[in-house]
Amino acid sequence: MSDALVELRGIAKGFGEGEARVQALSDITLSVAAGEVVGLRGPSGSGKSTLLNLVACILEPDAGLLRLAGETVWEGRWRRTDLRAFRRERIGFIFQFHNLLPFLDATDNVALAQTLNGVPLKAARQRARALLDYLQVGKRAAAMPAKLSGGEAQRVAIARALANHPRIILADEPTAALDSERAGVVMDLLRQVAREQAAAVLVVTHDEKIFSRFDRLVSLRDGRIEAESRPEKHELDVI
Ligand SMILES: Nc1ncnc2c1ncn2[C@@H]1O[C@H](COP(=O)(O)OP(=O)(O)OP(=O)(O)O)[C@@H](O)[C@H]1O
Repeated sequence: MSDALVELRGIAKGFGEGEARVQALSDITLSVAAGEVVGLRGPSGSGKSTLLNLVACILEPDAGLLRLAGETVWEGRWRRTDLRAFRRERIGFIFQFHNLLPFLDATDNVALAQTLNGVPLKAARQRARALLDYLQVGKRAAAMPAKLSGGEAQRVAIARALANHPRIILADEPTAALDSERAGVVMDLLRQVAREQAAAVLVVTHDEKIFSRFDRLVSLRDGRIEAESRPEKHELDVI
């Protein structure tokens, strides 16, 4: 038995028909284990977002096998019918720009993710505050998104992604809008989350200044995995 939380075997995905057809991904085999933080890099158009959206069950593969948290989710067809609930319970998503709702404070942005999942508001707010503390942004619990700095907002967005205890965390360019120091803090928090929550974290990034923070870096080119590397770890990595 593999301990992979994310497992893709021979995954392919194309868009369009006939001459307009684009083969976005071909024969992708990749796994991410509990506790692991994997970076996905590659030139524009190499298939990074498509891959992330397949793992998020937002796009449907054309071929291959997709297993998430030990369950076969797609093989020839969707094996789960309740994809929206599955996504809400198992997957946390972090975007390039925090995408917080502007009319809710930090606490309620994190609480809302839980109330949508059936958690009563009081308990949801309690967990939201604990998560904001955990992400070192507890002091800003009552702040509206417009009053948060970029780094603070991204930490609130991570808290929101963790709200429903997902084992799989997907992030699309989470540090692109941050300076080096804040990007380092966000990456260290993602690593902490991976270790402490035994989560699999998959991050799409162009951001060379954070490459050394990954356990593994997977390079895509023209929809295929071109290379995989293990960046050297620097205990006192100052970026
Ligand atoms: N919905 C779609 N319809 C048609 N073609 C698409 C669609 N989504 C992606 N593609 C194509 O699939 C290929 C891979 O795109 P994708 O967005 O996954 O690349 P990417 O590596 O994430 O690029 P970027 O770094 O610019 O975000 C590209 O050729 C793109 O034009």
